[in-house]
Amino acid sequence: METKPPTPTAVLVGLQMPEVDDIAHEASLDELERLVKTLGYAVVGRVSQRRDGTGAAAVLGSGKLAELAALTGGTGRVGSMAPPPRSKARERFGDKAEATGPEEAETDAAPRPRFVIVDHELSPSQIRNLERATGAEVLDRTGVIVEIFHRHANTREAKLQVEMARLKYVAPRLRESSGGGGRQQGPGAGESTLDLDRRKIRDRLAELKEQLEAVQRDSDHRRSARRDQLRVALVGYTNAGKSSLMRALTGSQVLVEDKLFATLDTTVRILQPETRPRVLVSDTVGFIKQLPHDLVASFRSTLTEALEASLLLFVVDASDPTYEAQLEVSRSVLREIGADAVPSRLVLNKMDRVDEAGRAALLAKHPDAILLSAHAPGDVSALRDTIIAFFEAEMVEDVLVLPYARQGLIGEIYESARVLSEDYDETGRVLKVRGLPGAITRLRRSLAAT
Ligand SMILES: Nc1nc2c(ncn2[C@@H]2O[C@H](COP(=O)(O)OP(=O)(O)OP(=O)(O)O)[C@@H](O)[C@H]2O)c(=O)[nH]1
Ligand SMILES: [Mg+2]
Repeated sequence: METKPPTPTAVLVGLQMPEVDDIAHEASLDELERLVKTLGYAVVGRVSQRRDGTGAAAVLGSGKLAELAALTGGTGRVGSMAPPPRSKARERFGDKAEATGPEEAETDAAPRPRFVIVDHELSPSQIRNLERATGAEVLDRTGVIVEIFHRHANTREAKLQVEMARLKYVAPRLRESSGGGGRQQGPGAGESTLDLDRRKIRDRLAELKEQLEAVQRDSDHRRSARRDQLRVALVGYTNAGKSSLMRALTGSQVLVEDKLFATLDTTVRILQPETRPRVLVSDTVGFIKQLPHDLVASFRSTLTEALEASLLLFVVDASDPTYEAQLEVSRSVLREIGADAVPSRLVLNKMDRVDEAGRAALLAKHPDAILLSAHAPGDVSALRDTIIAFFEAEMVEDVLVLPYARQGLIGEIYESARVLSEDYDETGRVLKVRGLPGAITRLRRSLAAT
């Protein structure tokens, strides 16, 4: 008979810096808890401490460290050189009354939390110290995010990008594997397993970089074919409702989930009902605070989609009390990739969860924002009108003459512009068109080419 493996459990650790208020601190731990749940772990406790910085050797002060170790069954001391302990004897360490869940204190078999997850980026030595003191496996926020991206990546490009980010995260955190004596026999003797592992990682990174460049040349090609088209990109914090809006606007079946980082790949679909010229809508990867730098870099190409859009819709979960901080995170990531020059509109989503007073406050603060719910068809259709109006304002009118010998281009003209009228004279078809200036320039170029 098959039994399901027990859900791994984790304790969260948060450091509250002087400039962070209680609400923001709790919200950050709530978010970490959602991230950890996305990984499939159950959170059984939280340990928080006010600190002036994140640099302490074992992250927490000695009292708090003992409190944490009592939960996880560690010694609470960093000093021991022993590998992270996981023995039954250690698991009995500490006062049972302090155990997190009541069920833990009751049965002997109840496992101690296997993971300690810290809401900050830690140095490799901090991770090591904390593992020694707690006897648990230690992950930091970055490690959790990298792992989620790793599990959710679907397309070849996303997989390559995530593997690169993951190796870059893992490499400095490698330590001598225990039991092997740290020395490699045979070829490469004299090189420690650690050096060997690091060399392997470097080689693999070089290989990945090459593969990624090939894939990206391909997608650059596809993207340039979409140049001068009417493109709008949905960007914003994870779980804000980008994919829900994408579905509603384009009738497509993109994944919508109440999970952080449900979407890792950019998808492009046509705005429905279709317009002339048609509008392309892109759904993109969500942002999160402290998005690991390597992941930002590796998603640059995915986000190029956003960079090349004519309009960015900044989607925000307006029902989230920390929505402003989330908006700021999204803005700063987009600044980092150079997308802050693209015209944008603020879309305050999930208004169905906001009461009248909240609505008035939001409007007072963001008078230009579009307030809506992705679940309300009327709201979505109004958003569609706003998108169309934006492009209308950008479009210009012009007259193109299509010589009789070049009739093959008619399809391209209809695709990239709206044909207002058609006449015939001795030179050819005379078309009055309306489209984006870039598209009309490109059409003129095609017509001029022989
Ligand atoms: N109440 C309410 N829930 C919404 C609304 N829009 C989206 N949601 C819910 O919010 C959750 C996240 O929605 P998604 O569309 O997957 O969010 P996303 O921005 O694509 O998230 P990532 O892909 O993880 O970055 C889902 O459970 C949606 O059903 C809304 O207007 N109102
Ligand atoms: Mg999504």
